Amino acid sequence: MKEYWTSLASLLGVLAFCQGILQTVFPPELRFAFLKLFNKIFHWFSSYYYFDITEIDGVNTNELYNAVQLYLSSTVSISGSRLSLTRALNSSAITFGLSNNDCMVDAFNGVTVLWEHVVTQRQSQTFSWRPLPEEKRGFTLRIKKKDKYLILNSYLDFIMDKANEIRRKNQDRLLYTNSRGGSLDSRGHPWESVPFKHPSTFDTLAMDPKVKKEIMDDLKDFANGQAFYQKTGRAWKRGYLLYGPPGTGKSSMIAAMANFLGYDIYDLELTEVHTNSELRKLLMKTSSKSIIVIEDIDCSINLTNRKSKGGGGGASARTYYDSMEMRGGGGGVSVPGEEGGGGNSITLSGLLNFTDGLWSCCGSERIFVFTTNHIEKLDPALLRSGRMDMHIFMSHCSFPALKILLKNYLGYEEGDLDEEIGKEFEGVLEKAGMTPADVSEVLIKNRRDKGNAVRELLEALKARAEKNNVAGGSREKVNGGHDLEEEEEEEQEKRALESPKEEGCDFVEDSCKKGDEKDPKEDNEIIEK
Ligand SMILES: Nc1ncnc2c1ncn2[C@@H]1O[C@H](COP(=O)(O)OP(=O)(O)OP(=O)(O)O)[C@@H](O)[C@H]1O
Ligand SMILES: [Mg+2]
Repeated sequence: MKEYWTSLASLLGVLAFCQGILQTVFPPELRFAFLKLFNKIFHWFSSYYYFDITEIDGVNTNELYNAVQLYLSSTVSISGSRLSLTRALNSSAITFGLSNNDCMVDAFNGVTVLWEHVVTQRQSQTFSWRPLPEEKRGFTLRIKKKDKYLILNSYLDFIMDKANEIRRKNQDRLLYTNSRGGSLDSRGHPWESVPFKHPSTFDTLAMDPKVKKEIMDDLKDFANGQAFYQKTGRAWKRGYLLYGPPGTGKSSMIAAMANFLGYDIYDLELTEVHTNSELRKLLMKTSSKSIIVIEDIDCSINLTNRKSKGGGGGASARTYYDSMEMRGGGGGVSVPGEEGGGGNSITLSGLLNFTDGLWSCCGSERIFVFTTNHIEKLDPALLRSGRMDMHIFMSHCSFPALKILLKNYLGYEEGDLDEEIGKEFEGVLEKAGMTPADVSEVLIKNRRDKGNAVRELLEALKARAEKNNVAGGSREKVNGGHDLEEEEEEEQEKRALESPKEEGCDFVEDSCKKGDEKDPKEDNEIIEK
């Protein structure tokens, strides 16, 4: 042991001596060239390649460094000896990663690589427009020379993808709104955002399980469908139209979709948008992996103002749509004297371009969701194939949906419900036409006493069915005997709350009484376009 230390000391002495000679005898340029040569010789004989990924590349933050850090945080096990913990802004998760100057081994496609996190003190503050951190950080990747061409590019791509995925999972999703009208914030953004914390999931959503599964599969296919959309030359986007009476879970479904895919939501308030170009700008400022929502679309399109621009019956399709002014509260700003709205207001054409036109594909992986209480009021142009890919009917509470609510609110498992009571529920649910929102109200109120909750609900359903039955003879009914008047009242209340000065909705009521309604189906249903 003693000999080992003596030989090490003498080796260091020789090296220091050589360095001293180098420093005194040779000028700096020559010394630099010598070191470069030494490095080259060393690498010539080494069987590894080394790649440095520094935190700051010149003055810009190196995206790859952040990605590697995140990626390694997902592969490092908590049992490691020393780990660094971080919690990013707007994140609810803590990530852990390699501590300073620690190493770890990773494997990709059967190839083993070594990562080292190198942290050194920055010598002196070099001139920079922005202050640089005191420490120089970077990762060094060591790959066997023979493996470099085998994996390097695909490995780095894999790391970038993985990091994006982790970032999305860790980060709280955001709910954006354009309530500021057309004005921009200090960073030139038209959207305002808040953390999105809606607890609705597909598990909590009460609807026909078969339809639910179909929707979930469709969403999964969409999210994993980059190659498919590329191959078929389609823009990577999908449209869903959710329709049905108030309180059947349309908004809850949107939240469940966002939670399922981990997407942000852009809640587009059409009444705050004044022109088509403003609409386009809003679209351009949305990010990919997002759901763009227009709620109550029937309330934003004024069908009563529908006229063919230019008077001639032969107006082009575009001009025809352009003449359909979109409005609501303080909605479309019409050019004086130009009835029907000219280029100074939002048109149906503008909306169709928003979802369907060339602009709709700036960015990718986006879902459009429109909701309405009255599908029959929507312009057929909006319903045509390719616009809204799936039409999903959100129905009154059916028996399968009730079982989900009983499970979620009272903890009833399959088979817990008495068979007789089950049959009674089945018999009365359709006639009662209560929404999941109504049913959950009764369950919440009585949730401390399961038995009582079920009894109360049954009574409420029977009373509602009876009421519908009595009213059935004297009043026009649609929706298979459901209390239309109550639904309309509910809708009007909603609209009054949403926009007290809104006049654009009058037509809904009018046309609702026209009697052109079709009989909506009882259960949830999907129509794929
Ligand atoms: N299908 C459902 N599954 C679970 N809960 C539901 C469902 N439908 C409604 N609810 C409950 O009722 C409340 C209102 O539902 P939601 O806002 O999703 O209805 P909506 O269809 O969007 O109504 P509106 O047409 O008035 O916008 C929700 O908070 C939710 O708790
Ligand atoms: Mg809603």
